[in-house]
Amino acid sequence: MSDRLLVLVRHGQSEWNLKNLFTGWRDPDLTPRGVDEARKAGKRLKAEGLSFDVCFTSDLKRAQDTLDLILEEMGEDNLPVICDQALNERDYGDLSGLNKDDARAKWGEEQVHIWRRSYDVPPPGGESLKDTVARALPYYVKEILPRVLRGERVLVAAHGNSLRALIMVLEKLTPDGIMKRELNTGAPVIYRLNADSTVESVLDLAD
Ligand SMILES: O=C(O)[C@@H](CO)OP(=O)(O)O
Repeated sequence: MSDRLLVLVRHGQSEWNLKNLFTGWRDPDLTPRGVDEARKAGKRLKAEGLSFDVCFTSDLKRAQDTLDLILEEMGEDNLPVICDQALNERDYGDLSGLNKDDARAKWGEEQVHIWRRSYDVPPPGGESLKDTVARALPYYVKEILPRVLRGERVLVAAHGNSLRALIMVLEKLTPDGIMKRELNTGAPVIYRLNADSTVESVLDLAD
């Protein structure tokens, strides 16, 4: 197995996940369940025998707090942590703060699914997944990947759609393939990369 370790983890449940609201760049806290999910992720990573050299997260509290809780659980709370907006959730634009069921009642199930999961249709005033790839991927290539290739063990705590953007590229998924790829809150995905930056193995710790 290669030493080129990259672990991606979506934040634990947030207050707005619980309330079923479009969140995007808004900044709600974790719920008590979200805190438990983050701690559980830390325990699972430790049980896998993993440890890290450097961590990346977004500008948003739910991801940063998830990372802190994971590191605390692993006894690794002194690691360098790099926060960057490039890893923020996809911007939901005018949908931010709206209830997802209310949106389905107003615009229809199919339209809301297209906004939530299509590759290149942005929600009104927001980012498509393609737009999210366009800002998250250059950051990954410039800041994260070189460290993984140098043998630094990297943990990234971010968001459903900013991580789906990276996973689409890592797993070479088509626009159709990425529509079906969901990430559970607090569930780590463990990648080992080849020297040419392709994926050697993937282990999804989703329940
Ligand atoms: O609201 C959001 O920002 C995201 C993640 O919770 O939702 P969705 O699953 O609709 O992409």
